[in-house]
Order: sequence, then structure tokens, then C-alpha cells
Amino acid sequence: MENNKFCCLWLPQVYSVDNEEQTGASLEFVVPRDLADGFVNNKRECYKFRFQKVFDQATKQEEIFEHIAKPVADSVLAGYNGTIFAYGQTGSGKTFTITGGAQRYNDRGIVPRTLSYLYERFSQDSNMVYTTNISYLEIYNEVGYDLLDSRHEASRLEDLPSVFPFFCISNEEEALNLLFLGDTNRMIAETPMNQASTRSHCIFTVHLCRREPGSATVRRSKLHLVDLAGSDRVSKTGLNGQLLTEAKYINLSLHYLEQVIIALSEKNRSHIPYRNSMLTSESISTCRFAQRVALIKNEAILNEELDPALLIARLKREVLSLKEELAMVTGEQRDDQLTVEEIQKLEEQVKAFLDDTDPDFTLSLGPDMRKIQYCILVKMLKKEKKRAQDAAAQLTSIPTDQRASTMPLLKEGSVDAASENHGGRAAQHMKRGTSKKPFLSMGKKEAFETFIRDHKDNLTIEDNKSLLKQRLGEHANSTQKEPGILLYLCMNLVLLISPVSYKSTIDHLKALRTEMEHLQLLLERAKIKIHKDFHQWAIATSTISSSSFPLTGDQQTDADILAFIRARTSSCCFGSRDARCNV
Ligand SMILES: Nc1ncnc2c1ncn2[C@@H]1O[C@H](COP(=O)(O)OP(=O)(O)OP(=O)(O)O)[C@@H](O)[C@H]1O
Repeated sequence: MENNKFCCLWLPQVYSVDNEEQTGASLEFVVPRDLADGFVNNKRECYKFRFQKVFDQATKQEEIFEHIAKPVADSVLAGYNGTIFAYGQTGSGKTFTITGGAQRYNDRGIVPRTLSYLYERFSQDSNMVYTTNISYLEIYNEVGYDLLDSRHEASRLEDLPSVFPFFCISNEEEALNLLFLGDTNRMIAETPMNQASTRSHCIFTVHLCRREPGSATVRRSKLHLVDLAGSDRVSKTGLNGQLLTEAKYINLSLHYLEQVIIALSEKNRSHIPYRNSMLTSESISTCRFAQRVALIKNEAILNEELDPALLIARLKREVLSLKEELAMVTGEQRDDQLTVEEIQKLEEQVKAFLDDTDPDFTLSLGPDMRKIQYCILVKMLKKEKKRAQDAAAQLTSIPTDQRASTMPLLKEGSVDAASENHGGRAAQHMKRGTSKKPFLSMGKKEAFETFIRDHKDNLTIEDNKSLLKQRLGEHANSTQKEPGILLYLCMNLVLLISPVSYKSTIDHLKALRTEMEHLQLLLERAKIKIHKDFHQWAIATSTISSSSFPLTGDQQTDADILAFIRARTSSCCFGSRDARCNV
């Protein structure tokens, strides 16, 4: 019982209460002198006791919990041990107060209410990790029993293990189930004063462990909720047989308790006599007992300790970190490679870092150059990702009609955001490919290439291109086969070639040239259309500025297009050996 906060419930029978006193409450008994004792009778008639508070029969269970149990539970939550025990005559209501009545929900006693309160507090305090265990011990005729053990085997008190077995509990319901299980195992008998008298002392203990996540410091505390067996006055209640034996044991053990209480309430007592003689009185004796309990000024100690396993792990981490710091400061090169676990951990750190949208979130690797080097590339990636995100955010914040004018700012890295706003097939294509991994630094050229890949005219262009190349090859072959033609073509001399051969070659070359020009025209038309489509899409999605496309809607005649082709293909000379298609 060392380091406990005590709270004693005294359950009175005949009394007068004054709860109005400023310093607390008082309870007074007036016992008339028995005239049968003779005229000279110095027996005391009036007994007055002072308490912090006295509760009468009308007091509700909830009030008892609020005034008695809640403050003790709060202390236990803070890391101090606490004990609440009910002491009193048989039938005075100890079990009702501690466990509760079975009739109504409101009759539930201190134990279920305290469990409920503790679990409510756990759920409110997300900064701490709480674990609870429960034990339920019965002491009957000086023999101890584990009420939660289905075998219910007896042990002598001396033989009870110093660490009593307890059950790990994860919620209120489990705790209540254990309480009910234990209650059904209790020793109950009918006595002259109580039909269902509990003939034993029962100690319901909540073992609490509290720690901050990751911290090696733990606070362990215990809350004992004790329902003592009723103190019977053997001579007056006429007990015999088994009940008498029980009463003797009960009184003996209650006396142990009283002796301990007296010793604890006296200052400078070096020895606490846990076992001595018997306690036999009733109400007035109970009051004396309760008042002694109130005198106890125990020094409550915070039960804080370091979890050895966590402490060792923390110290190991510290040693490693210090070694790394030392190596960094002294310039010592670590030539050992990062282990697979270290690399895996680094990758996890890097992933968390990249996934975090907060730009201020840092990647802390410690003073290990190997780790820093491993992650340098990742930092660059993060920077790039941030740049793209900023551009996208800037774009979405600008109204659509204003986007073209802000284009220069958004040319690079904005394709992903731009494609979000584009409803066409090309945009869908881009979105499919880029919605998860944004295009980084993707310029206009790259955007255009992506765009035409999905354009319906692209296939025609590719076909025409290869046809054109084929014709160019034929053209070159023809000129190579006939040197005269080459001469003609270069110097405009025909006399060196036989007329038949010359004519068929010239006809063939002319046909080729016409076909090539036609193909070139088709190609350029398709290209211009693609350019225009891309242009429109790019303007709409702010990928490029409007000045980069020369032809307007009016300039679409064949002559315009041909002029455009000529300008674009000034190095191309049909009929020349060096002719190349500038597609
Ligand atoms: N405040 C109360 N309101 C209603 N009923 C009560 C109250 N206190 C006690 N009782 C009833 O009185 C009877 C005796 O109470 P209880 O068994 O709690 O006494 P006890 O002090 O534990 O006795 P024992 O020492 O013999 O075990 C029970 O039937 C209980 O329901």
C-alpha cells in the first residue's frame, strides 16, 4: 500500500451528519448510558468524528464516483498509485458501492464507472500510448484466489506470486467481462445481516502503463479497488459453524489492515506491523478506523521509469549517430557500403519526402556522406517536382482567356497542368501518360511530337513521307542510270543522249516530279493542318504563344501553301541530285 492515495468509504448505520462545516464534515453519535450499568457510569455518551465529506443513504452512485473515484483515477492516470477500499459492517453496502447493484444501469458502482472513465480518457489523449492489465484477487479465510482463473485454485497468501497474473485488456468491454467473471467466482453466503454476504476481501486492480510514442520513459501505476469483507461482531450476530470460522478470519485480516493504517498514520514509525491482533468493534470502531485513514499523509511518488528495451535501442541509435558525426567531422571516409536495410530505409524516407506536399518538409539523413550522396539525386527530383507543381498551380489560378498572354512564364513544365484543361484526344493521350508522373521540362517541341503522335492525319503523313522518299530514290536512280540526263539536268545539254532513251527518261522523271510535288503538297497540307490543330490546342492550353505559327485561316490556297513550302524547302530542288525532302 506504499505510495498510495487513500480514500476510505465509511458506510454508517446510526448517525447525525453535518456537512456544512467549513473545514469538512462531522459525524456525531449519541449513545445513551445504559442505566443497568448503575448510577456511577462514566461511559461516554457522545462520539464525534471529523471527515472531509460524509455521504448519506440518498447519495447516488454517480455522486460517489465523482467525489471519490474520479480524483483517484486522475492521479493514477498521472502515474501515481491509488487505492479505494470499502470498509464497514456486514450489509452496510460495500459491494453495492464498489461493484454496484444488478437491478439498474444507474446502480453500477465505482469499478465499472472507473473503467469507463479511464478508457474515455485514453481515447481523448492521443499523445500517449496506454496499456492496461487487470487482476482480480480474493482473500478468503487467509487463502488467496485468482478470481479470473477458471480453475479457481487456492494458494496460501505467502505462496501467491509476487507478480500476480494479470490480463491484458484492450477495451472497456473486455475489462467489464473480467469484472463479471470474477464476481461470479466470489465466496458468497447468507448471514443473519446480509442474504448475499461476500465472505472475502476482493481486490480489483487496474495496472496502467503510459508512454509517449517512441519514448523510453514509461509511467506505471496501479489502481486498487477493494471490497473488504464485512466486519461482524461475532458475539452479537450469533454466527456459528462455517460462518463463524469465516468471521474470525475476516476480523483477523481487518485487524491487520487497521494496524497497518495506524502505523501509516503515525509519524516516524519505522516499522509497519502488518499482522497483530483482532478487530471487533462496529460503527464507532469503524469511525475511528476511518479517521485514522484520513490522517495518513503518504508521500505519493510518481512511478516513472525507463523501459530497458527501449532505452537500449535509443542508446544504440545515439552511438551510431555519434559515430557518423565523428566520421563526418574528422573527414574519415567510410568505405563500407550501405547495407540493404539502410538502403531500403533511405528509400522509404525519400518516398515519404517526395510524397509530402509541404515544401518545407526536409529530408534528414544524419551526418553520413554515403547516405547524403545516395539521396542527392532525389533532392533534385523534388526540386523539379516542386517547380512543375508551382507552374501548374499558377496556371490554374489564371482565367483561361488570360493564359495566352502569360505564356512565356509557363512554357516549360506546364504541359501536365495544361493537358488537364484540354478536352481533346491529344489531351487525353497526354493525360493517360502523364497524370501520375508529370512531364518535367517538356517544351513545345516535345509537346508537339506528343500531339501529332495521336493525330488522325499522322498516318497519312507517314505514308506520304515514305512514298515521297521512295520516289526520290527512284528519281536519283534514274538520273544515275543515265549520265546524259544528269548532264542535261545540270547543264541543259541534250545532244549527248539518244532521243528515244532521253524521251522516256525525261517522261519518267517528269511523272515522278509531278507525283512528288503532289505528295509534297499533300504532306504540307496535312502538316499545316496538324500545326493549326496543335496551335489551337496549345493556345487554349497555354502551351505556346500565338506568334509561333505563320499561316492564318485565310492563307490556305494551294498557291499559299506552295509558297510556304518553297520558303520552307529552299534547299530542295526537284530535279537536282541533291534533292531532299524537308518534311
Ligand atoms: N445505496 C444503496 N441503495 C440501494 N441498495 C443498497 C444500497 N447499499 C446497499 N444496498 C443493498 O443492501 C444489501 C447489502 O448490500 P451489500 O451486499 O453491498 O453490503 P456489504 O456491505 O457488501 O455486505 P457484506 O459485507 O456482507 O458483503 C444489498 O442487497 C444491496 O443491494
